[in-house]
Amino acid sequence: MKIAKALTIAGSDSGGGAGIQADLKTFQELGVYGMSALTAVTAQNTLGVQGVYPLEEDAVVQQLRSVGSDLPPDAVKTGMLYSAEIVRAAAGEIAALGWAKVVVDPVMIAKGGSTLLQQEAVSAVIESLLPVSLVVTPNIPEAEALTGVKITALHSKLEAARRLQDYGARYVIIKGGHDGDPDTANDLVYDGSGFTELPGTRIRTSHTHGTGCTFSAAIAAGLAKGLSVMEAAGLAKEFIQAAIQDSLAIGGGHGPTNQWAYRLRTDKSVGNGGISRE
Ligand SMILES: Nc1ncnc2c1ncn2[C@@H]1O[C@H](COP(=O)(O)OP(=O)(O)O)[C@@H](O)[C@H]1O
Ligand SMILES: Cc1ncc(COP(=O)(O)O)c(N)n1
Repeated sequence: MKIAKALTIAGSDSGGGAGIQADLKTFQELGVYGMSALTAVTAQNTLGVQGVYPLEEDAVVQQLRSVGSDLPPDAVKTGMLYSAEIVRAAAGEIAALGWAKVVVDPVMIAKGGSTLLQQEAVSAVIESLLPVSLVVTPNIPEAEALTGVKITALHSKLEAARRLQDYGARYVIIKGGHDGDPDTANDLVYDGSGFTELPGTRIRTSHTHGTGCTFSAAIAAGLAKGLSVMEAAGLAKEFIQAAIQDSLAIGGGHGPTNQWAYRLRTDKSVGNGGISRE
């Protein structure tokens, strides 16, 4: 049996809710062997980010080469990259290693407001990373920062998606988590010719730590298993909907999304792990 393998290039969240921890849990839950190349360590919990400690870009490059030379991934995702140097180094290795199924989650700011991508790295994402990506998954503030388009209505969302595609991403998914709609959380997919909506029901919860990481990791897991981009995006939407529905009220702040929830719903044999829904 072929074992699907996925790699996350991202930061560590000591609280376990976002970053590589969310990505690896998502890969595992979707039956994909998970690997990680760390870009930065964050001291973080549900209350916020207390410290950011980026790695030297050489350390990132070496991790990618170690994985690439022995365990070539079937799909890759990027998350927190922090600096222009790390963005360029990661993009350069992705190109050199010939990785094609690349999901870029252009993580910029943590939900509590801390910087996860330095301002001067935004142009490196546009110039180096988007050209080697298959899918880019910005939330609304990220799409605005990358394109300069202020997203106020559907037409501006479409314009931002077109610009992101012009930068080199084959597929653009603009996530609706921040769009202010009280009932829906719909995401918009642009494949270069048409727009498709990924519909979601908005769940009223403050426990949304790690939603973006989990969503993009689920897309990468789907791609690693051989799904098309549209199929992987549909799977990821179901996965994140369940993970937010059953999000975890732990810690004193924004609790984490629950990567276990999707499998609990689809596989009765795993039990409910003592989780009671609120
Ligand atoms: N309260 C919510 N209820 C349902 N889905 C949500 C909610 N918040 C975010 N989502 C979904 O979670 C995914 C991540 O979106 P978003 O929160 O916008 O990303 P990010 O974590 O990058 O800010 C998207 O599919 C979005 O529609
Ligand atoms: C290390 C790290 N990476 C990413 C995020 C963004 O989290 P979210 O998925 O909630 O936007 C985070 N808070 N920490």
